[in-house]
Amino acid sequence: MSKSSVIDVFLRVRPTKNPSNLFKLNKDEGMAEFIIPKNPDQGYINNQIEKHTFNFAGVFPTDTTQEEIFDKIAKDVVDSAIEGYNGTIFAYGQTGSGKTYSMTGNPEARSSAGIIPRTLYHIYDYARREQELIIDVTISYLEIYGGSGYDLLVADNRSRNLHDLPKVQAMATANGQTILQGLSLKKAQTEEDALNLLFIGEQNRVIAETPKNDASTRSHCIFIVILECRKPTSDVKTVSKLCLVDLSGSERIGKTGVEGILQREATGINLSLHFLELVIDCLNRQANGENIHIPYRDSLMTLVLKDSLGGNCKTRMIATMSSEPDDLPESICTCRFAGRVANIKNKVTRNEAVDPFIIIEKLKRENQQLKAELAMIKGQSIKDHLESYEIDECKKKVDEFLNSDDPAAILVVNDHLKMNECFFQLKHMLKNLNKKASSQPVAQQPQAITTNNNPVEFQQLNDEVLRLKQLIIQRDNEIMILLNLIQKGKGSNTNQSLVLQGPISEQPEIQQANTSSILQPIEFPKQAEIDRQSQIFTEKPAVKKQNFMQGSLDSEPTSQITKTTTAQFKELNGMLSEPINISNDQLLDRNSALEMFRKSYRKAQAQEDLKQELQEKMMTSKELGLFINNQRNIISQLKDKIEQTRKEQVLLGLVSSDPNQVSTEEEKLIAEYNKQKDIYKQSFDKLKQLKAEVERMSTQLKHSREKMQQDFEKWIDMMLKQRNLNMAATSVLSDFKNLSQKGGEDVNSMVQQFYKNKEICNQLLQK
Ligand SMILES: Nc1ncnc2c1ncn2[C@@H]1O[C@H](COP(=O)(O)OP(=O)(O)OP(=O)(O)O)[C@@H](O)[C@H]1O
Repeated sequence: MSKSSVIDVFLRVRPTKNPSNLFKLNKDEGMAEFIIPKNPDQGYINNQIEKHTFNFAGVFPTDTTQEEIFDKIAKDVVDSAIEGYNGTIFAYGQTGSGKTYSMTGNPEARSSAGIIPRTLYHIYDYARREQELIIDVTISYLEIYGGSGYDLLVADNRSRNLHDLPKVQAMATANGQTILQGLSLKKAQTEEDALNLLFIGEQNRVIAETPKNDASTRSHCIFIVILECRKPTSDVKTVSKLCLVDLSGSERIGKTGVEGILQREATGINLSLHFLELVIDCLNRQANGENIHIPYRDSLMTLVLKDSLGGNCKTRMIATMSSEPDDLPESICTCRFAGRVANIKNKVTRNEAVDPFIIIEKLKRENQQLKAELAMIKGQSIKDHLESYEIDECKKKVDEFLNSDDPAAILVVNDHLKMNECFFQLKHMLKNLNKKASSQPVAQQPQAITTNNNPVEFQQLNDEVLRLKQLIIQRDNEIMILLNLIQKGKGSNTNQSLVLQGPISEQPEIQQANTSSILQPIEFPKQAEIDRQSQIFTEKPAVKKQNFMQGSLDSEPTSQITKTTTAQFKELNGMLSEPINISNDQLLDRNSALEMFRKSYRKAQAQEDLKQELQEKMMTSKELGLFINNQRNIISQLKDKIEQTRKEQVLLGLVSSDPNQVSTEEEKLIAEYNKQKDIYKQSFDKLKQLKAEVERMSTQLKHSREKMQQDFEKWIDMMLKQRNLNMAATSVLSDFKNLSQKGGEDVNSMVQQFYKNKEICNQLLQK
């Protein structure tokens, strides 16, 4: 049965050095309040204030622990997933507001582990506690960047670029489902396996660079856990999907419309987030009664989250924000978006299915049992001899039977070999008795039951044989039908694909904005020329007196402004090992500009070295992981062998069943077992240490990339200003030239033009 559910939205505020007093959180009422002066020039104490209030399912102040976040937001979604309901938790907020911290945190340190690792601990804890439930866990990890999907669970982490990772594509199946082709599905039998997969994915996220070196900010990551749960005796299993989503930074989307977004592809604007906003807006309008198409197919991101938004899924959103004064406008946008998400309604249904594999197994077992019964009735046997302990059992049964005082006592055995053995024992006893009595004829060994001379009983047995034969044929047919069904299922799904619900068409193509340049190669301002010309101009009082335009050349001489920018330019150039010779076209293509900047960036080599070292450490940890797995197998084999040896030796009477008495052979095995266990423990500790190191280096690499990105932003901003200044200055110079050539003619209009250009220069430089 399905039930309707809204998306619960929570707000988490990250700690900051300088929290604004214009923002308040009311934890008891789940409310966030922003008090923003309409006109800050009039001071904060005036009537011109705007109050923005937002309500949430829960708000979490800066001191909230990761444990509390999991308990209040995620735990019941995970519990529902174990019961068979789909679940999604996604984090949304501006860059640096704590999305990744909330979703992933630091999985190596339990206290700062985020929702994803805690989800894994919780699932395996549950499985350990509830022995009556079999839980199969399968994991996928998808990264979406620039509208394309990439598989993060590739074990070979030598991938240097994001594009080296296997691509994931959404495909429609004949029955209208969506499959994510190329996304690996990895079984995780233990908590350690699952955490290791998270680790591999995280490292691929860090190592594989995006073209603009800004993956953490502009890519979306979806950690998918598929749970198949069933009771050991049941044919029915539940299959649910948990999507744990770390969205890209939201800030740019709030500031631009679609047009702006398409135009600013060069600035790396994230269209997927825009399409997500669009889907949410449409769902809102639908919730208000509008009959509207929901554009899920416009992006891979919305396709993957189709079930989570307006579909069959229990969904939670964590809006993350910072209360730094500069971040408040973005934080308000985040809260507004959260409000729109909270209106969306989902329909949640338990995903139950009959598992054909379980039925086949059950039928096979039943069939075997029937065959055994049939064989017994026919006097045949699958086995041709009894084990010695079975003969002993028969002897014991015959003794019990003969010695029983109960006249209704019967001799019960479950196959004809044992029955024969019992008869044989009886015959043997009888012979002995006869020998003792030395007179009685020897009794015939009883015949197999099929030679019974009673015609009624014989007929009954024949009927039973026929019935069982028919039952076997029927079971065989059922098995064939189910096998065919499975084969068909396999044909429409590749093994390596994740099946989503709902129909789709093809993989959407995201429109790329045209970034070709119409500008000429850049020339830096001819400073001396401008100074000289402006001097000539100010020496002409007659013209100056006319005062055609506002703004004064004397109060803010162009030369001074240009000097300031040149000084900043020099400072930025200090970051570079050599000057960058860049054309206008290259400057306007951010990818090429970043590539050139990276080549000359002083710290790039250190970053490269760090990455190299990180990759090596990761390879070592991968090898160590394989070694540890192997070690685990060796230990478990040794354990089995010790148990087996013990059993054999007790049976052979070489040792007593007293566990304190150990044979030399056992002693050797135990010593080997302890040795292998020590090696395992040492390797495990080493791997833990290595993982912590990898974690630390990853963070360092992430920070150094962020720093490079910031330096690049400053540098390109300065270069673009220089370019614009140069264009404006060139125009001023040509006006001066015209002015001096034409003398008195059209002087007024020329001066007007000059002031106009000068104004543009000032505006540009003040930005
Ligand atoms: N609640 C918090 N408590 C402590 N530290 C936090 C918290 N939230 C964020 N941080 C820290 O702030 C920094 C930025 O956080 P994080 O990387 O999670 O931001 P983000 O929103 O994921 O940014 P991006 O969009 O760039 O990926 C990190 O160093 C993180 O450890």
